Amino acid sequence: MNGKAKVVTIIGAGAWGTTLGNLAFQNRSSVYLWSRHSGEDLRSVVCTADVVVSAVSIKGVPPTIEKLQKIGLPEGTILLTATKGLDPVTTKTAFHLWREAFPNFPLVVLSGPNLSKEIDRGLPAATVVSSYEKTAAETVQFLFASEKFRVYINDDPLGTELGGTLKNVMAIASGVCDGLQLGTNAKSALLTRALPEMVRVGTALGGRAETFFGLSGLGDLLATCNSPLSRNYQVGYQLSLGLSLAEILERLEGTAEGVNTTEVLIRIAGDKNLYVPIAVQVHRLLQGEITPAEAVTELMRRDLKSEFDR
Ligand SMILES: NC(=O)C1=CN([C@@H]2O[C@H](COP(=O)(O)OP(=O)(O)OC[C@H]3O[C@@H](n4cnc5c(N)ncnc54)[C@H](OP(=O)(O)O)[C@@H]3O)[C@@H](O)[C@H]2O)C=CC1
Ligand SMILES: O=C(CO)COP(=O)(O)O
Repeated sequence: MNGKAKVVTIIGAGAWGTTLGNLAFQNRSSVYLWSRHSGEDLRSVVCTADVVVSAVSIKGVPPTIEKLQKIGLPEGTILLTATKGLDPVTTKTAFHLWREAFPNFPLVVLSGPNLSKEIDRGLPAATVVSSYEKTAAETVQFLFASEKFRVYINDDPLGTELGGTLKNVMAIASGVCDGLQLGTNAKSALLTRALPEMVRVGTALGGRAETFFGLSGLGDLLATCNSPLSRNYQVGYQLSLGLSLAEILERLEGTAEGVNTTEVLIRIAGDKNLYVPIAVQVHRLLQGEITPAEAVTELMRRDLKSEFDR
């Protein structure tokens, strides 16, 4: 299948699924946006699709996979995952879960600095689609690309996905930094140190270092850590104002994947002996073990070291 795909089924009618559906629709694809609450038969909308997009949050990925395995997809259906999270049971990314479940299907990851509300307003943005199957990546590239949405491809799906996943932890830290009004120097230091922390974890999990310096790594880090539109940033910001995590999540519009990702990341870092000082403080903060101000102090009083160690 070359050029623009004709039939796209999006699973998950949350903020991101809806935005992706609009982008494909504007490119003249037939789009079915499926939600658990729609009452529509999933089989009927996936079996006719050229591309099936999973835009559910990470907790929705295992049940979605299970449903599709029971249905059985037509051979050659392209699977696209747009989730940015880590499975709390297996610690795996969505790409891993989809790959294991559908080893013979072309699988593509979409990830980048993509705050859905900005894209909905027609503001320009860029993203990355990544796959080991180049033709599938190109199909998805043409499916979503427009004058308003520039789509790059690469062949490091894990690195691409992990950039978008790990930056959510940093976005919580960044919200704290801004909420406490720590200033531009502190913010710059935080983001600059966040990137090697992401690279350390991302490469240990199979991503390529260079990918983290692209749109899906540094690009998404900058977008999410600087925007009040980011739900993860909002979590950090509101923690710094003294609200409890429970209060924040109750009022939050949509999913902040970084809360779960932090917890899973701390487990992975423990197992693999990875140095993740920012994530450790975000974790302690989310657990209610320390205050935002104490988290900053803990980061600042660590042993002095060489800039490019570990
Ligand atoms: N919003 C954004 O700007 C961006 C979000 N993302 C990522 O996309 C993913 C979805 O985010 P977003 O749409 O914003 O989140 P929302 O909170 O707006 O929506 C949650 C989505 O997850 C699905 N979901 C939740 N729990 C389950 C479950 N148990 N079983 C099946 N489906 C479930 C919902 O499905 P249903 O519709 O059936 O209720 C819905 O589509 C996240 O991983 C996020 O990090 C990536 C880039 C940008
Ligand atoms: O991933 C995103 C932007 O690229 C969306 O960020 P939030 O999930 O923090 O809103």
